[in-house]
Amino acid sequence: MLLAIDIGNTRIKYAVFEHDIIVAQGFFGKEALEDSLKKILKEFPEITDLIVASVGNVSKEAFLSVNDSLKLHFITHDDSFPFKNQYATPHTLGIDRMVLSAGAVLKFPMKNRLIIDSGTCITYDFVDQTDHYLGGAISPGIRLRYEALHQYTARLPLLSKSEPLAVTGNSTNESIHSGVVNGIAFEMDGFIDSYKERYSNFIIILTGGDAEFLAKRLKNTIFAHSNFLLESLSQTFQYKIKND
Ligand SMILES: Nc1ncnc2c1ncn2[C@@H]1O[C@H](COP(=O)(O)OP(=O)(O)O)[C@@H](O)[C@H]1O
Ligand SMILES: CC(C)(COP(=O)(O)O)[C@@H](O)C(=O)NCCC(=O)O
Ligand SMILES: [K+]
Repeated sequence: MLLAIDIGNTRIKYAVFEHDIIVAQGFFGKEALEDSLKKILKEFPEITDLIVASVGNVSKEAFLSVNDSLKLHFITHDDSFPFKNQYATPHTLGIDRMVLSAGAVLKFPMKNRLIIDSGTCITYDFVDQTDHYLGGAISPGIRLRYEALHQYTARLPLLSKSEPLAVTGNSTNESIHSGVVNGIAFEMDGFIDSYKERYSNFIIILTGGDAEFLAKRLKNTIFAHSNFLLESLSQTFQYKIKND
């Protein structure tokens, strides 16, 4: 059994895989890492391998004391990935974006792929059908936008995400919800339309903590694939085993 762990900037997500199937999954905060790991490993003593992708401020050392009999695979830029990296600064590319791209290549061979991950930040990644990773974009995620509006102004309240009632918000709260949520939907549709001008065919994978909330607001019909990063970690693990 494999335990896959995705350490983002907001929270830690995990999934336990038996072959390709997720048999358990959940999330926890950074402060609960040690306790949560112990609990998961106790519940699933069949786990032999641990694969970790971290862009949050949790390093490999946090896992070293976990369990001697467990094989730890902490993904780094030096691992082999199933795409040719065209990023001008490959060593600054987020490990999560690399894992998502690897998952997209392995799961959808010979396609152009756009991967959108709406977490703390929204990331856009494009891998073409010849498996060249071209890059993408980074913008603030939903929570970050709500918090920034509150943090950097005197009069804007801190709201939690909510479906805007209209494009034309008729109160401060509705204007904020429209600006944040409609703003992100317009942004995503704008990126997608821009790729449509350049590529006649590509698949879109929408994932991350806000994927389901956003998918239904897009003009383009896209299904949220919420576990895509965790599934990509399992695929990356199998790819590593074959290629190491
Ligand atoms: N239980 C939750 N805790 C925190 N964020 C959540 C939760 N459920 C949904 N979200 C949303 O998910 C987003 C974070 O997504 P996630 O993919 O977990 O981020 P990251 O990978 O950057 O840690 C937040 O913007 C928030 O709106
Ligand atoms: C852009 C990110 C902060 C996204 O992190 P997340 O929203 O998943 O927590 C992360 O991928 C990262 O730190 N990237 C490094 C810069 C880059 O990818 O070019
Ligand atoms: K992200």
